[in-house]
Amino acid sequence: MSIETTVADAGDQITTMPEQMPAITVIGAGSWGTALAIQLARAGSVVTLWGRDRDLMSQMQQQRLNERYLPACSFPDNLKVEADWDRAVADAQRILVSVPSHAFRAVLEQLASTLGERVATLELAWATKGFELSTGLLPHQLAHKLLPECNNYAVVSGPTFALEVGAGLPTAITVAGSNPEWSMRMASALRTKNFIAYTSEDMVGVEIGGAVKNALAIGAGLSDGLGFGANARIAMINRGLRELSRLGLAMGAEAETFVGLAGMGDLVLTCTDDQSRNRRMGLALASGKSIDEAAEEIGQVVEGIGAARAVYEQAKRLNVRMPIIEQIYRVVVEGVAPRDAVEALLSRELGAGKEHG
Ligand SMILES: NC(=O)C1=CN([C@@H]2O[C@H](COP(=O)(O)OP(=O)(O)OC[C@H]3O[C@@H](n4cnc5c(N)ncnc54)[C@H](OP(=O)(O)O)[C@@H]3O)[C@@H](O)[C@H]2O)C=CC1
Ligand SMILES: O=C(CO)COP(=O)(O)O
Repeated sequence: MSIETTVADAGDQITTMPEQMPAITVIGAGSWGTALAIQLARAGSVVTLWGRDRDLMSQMQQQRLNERYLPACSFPDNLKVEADWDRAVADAQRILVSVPSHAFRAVLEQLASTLGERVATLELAWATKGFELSTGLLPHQLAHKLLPECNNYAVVSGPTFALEVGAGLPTAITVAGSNPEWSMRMASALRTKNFIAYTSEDMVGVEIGGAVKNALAIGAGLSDGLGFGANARIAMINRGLRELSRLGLAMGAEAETFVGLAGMGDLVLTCTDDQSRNRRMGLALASGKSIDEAAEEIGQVVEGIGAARAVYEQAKRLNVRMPIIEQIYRVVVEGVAPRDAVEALLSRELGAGKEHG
């Protein structure tokens, strides 16, 4: 049974200043790592934001904002910018990793090598959404494999666009972990008047929600880009949720997670708003652009391309029926024309059978 305990009942009612939180290092200075670092600093932590691009980090330090990834959001004074890995990590007790899924393994390996025995007491969280392509592992499975001595893992996920979090707009998020105390501490570290953090113990469900919705958002972009309309979009979202839940249940997730923030919440957000890079990838493909052209135009990570392949392969391995994912896979991996794939999906694949089968 997962606990989705509210840490802040109603963000708007919290009026006291947050108490000083322990220091935390955020690894990955893209749009989401930067927004999370700003949010943690706002909530009272002393934050070190590490990024691998020394020039960008030095520019960030001078300007006190991330012009490349999140230009509209300035840094609170208690957010420190750091380009030196050892200085950022060597003494850190709490680390939040926010790099794309293709970089997650490398970062964990580097952490293991830098921290050595200190891994046992590390409090580790991540905000990465996606499967590792080569192995099909979810982030928490990789963490268990690469940092087995660490007892404090948590994934931070949910419907959260970086730009809105950076701007301080109201947001709700889920922190899922196998150690409820660490999840609660991580949730508290994020909490402010406008930022609600819930906890859950269902890491599998929360991570599957975050990974699969990225691929489905490409599908929603394809359908909208081809002009199929609002009815088709919601059919895709609703049946997509069914597919996501089927895969999740087959992998041991809890059903209720899929109607929560990291399930339906993130899926609807990403499929319906053009802030989503995955949705924009679908729109661009529908307009005739190639994946490379669209990726260059978007200029940030589009996790759904890899996720379409990883989810398709995982579904095959587990014998889970995922017709929407299959058509998205056909477009982004096999190069099938978007119109052929979406028409096949809407007329044939989703065209018959029991709704709740
Ligand atoms: N943006 C959002 O609104 C949200 C994103 N997420 C998830 O957060 C994760 C990160 O995405 P996001 O920040 O948006 O992506 P961006 O494309 O905005 O930034 C990616 C960042 O990761 C860095 N990076 C890439 N490879 C490595 C590596 N090997 N080692 C260290 N740093 C690396 C990039 O550095 P460089 O600039 O040098 O390439 C860049 O700073 C993704 O899994 C995404 O799905 C989750 C919720 C919301
Ligand atoms: O994960 C996200 C929102 O929750 C960001 O979505 P995109 O990666 O599609 O921009």
